[in-house]
Amino acid sequence: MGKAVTNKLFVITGASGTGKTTISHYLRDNYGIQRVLTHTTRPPRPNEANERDYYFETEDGFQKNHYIESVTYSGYHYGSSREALQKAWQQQPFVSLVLETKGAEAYADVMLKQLVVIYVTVSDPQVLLARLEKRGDVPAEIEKRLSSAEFKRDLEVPPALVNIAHVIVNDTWEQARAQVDQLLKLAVKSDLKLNANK
Ligand SMILES: Nc1nc2c(ncn2[C@@H]2O[C@H](COP(=O)(O)OP(=O)(O)O)[C@@H](O)[C@H]2O)c(=O)[nH]1
Ligand SMILES: Nc1ncnc2c1ncn2[C@@H]1O[C@H](COP(=O)(O)OP(=O)(O)O)[C@@H](O)[C@H]1O
Repeated sequence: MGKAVTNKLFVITGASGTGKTTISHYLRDNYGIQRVLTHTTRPPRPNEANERDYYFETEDGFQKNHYIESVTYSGYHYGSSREALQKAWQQQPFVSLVLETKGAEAYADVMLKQLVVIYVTVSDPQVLLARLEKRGDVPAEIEKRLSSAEFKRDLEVPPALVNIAHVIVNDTWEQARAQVDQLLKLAVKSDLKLNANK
């Protein structure tokens, strides 16, 4: 007899404003899948709180943690720690992590079997500006973000994830939610299968 359920990590990736955080909230509220918090040196947005949305760090504080992977995105550092993931898995078997695409690739390298990778996109990237404005991001930060090389790169599924990622098109929330529900049905089914012989 093994554990009742295999630990799974839902990695949600894609460009800024496509709806990664919205999907992570949906997984939390409808499936009880909590998001593993990551660390960043980016200043909090008006509606964000420390230890709820991120661990907001100074440059020095950021360097003190131990990361599975860390990146620079639009001028700020971001990193996800092994401790946070292990702690989350101790509390529940299914957890999520919101990452830019380099981070998602790094996780695919080290724990592919435990991953469900969700790549979020929109048919027309022009809508992202309005979404970031509506979210309340500071205009100068939006400008910096949309012109960053990382943002442009993340508008396409990275080649390394093409055969791994489940693509969710979030043109409307209704459409995105239906795709997420379908994916969750499959993930739970395959998990039951994985555990059938334990
Ligand atoms: N690789 C990696 N990416 C992260 C981490 N934490 C957040 N990110 C990603 O960094 C990017 C910038 O995040 P953020 O400033 O919150 O902007 P957002 O994309 O507009 O929500 C997003 O793609 C996040 O998913 C992390 O620990 N590692
Ligand atoms: N289908 C949608 N239609 C309109 N606005 C959306 C949709 N999905 C998400 N949003 C909004 O767009 C903004 C960016 O979404 P968010 O989940 O924060 O993106 P990300 O985490 O990928 O940067 C938020 O204000 C969110 O409420």
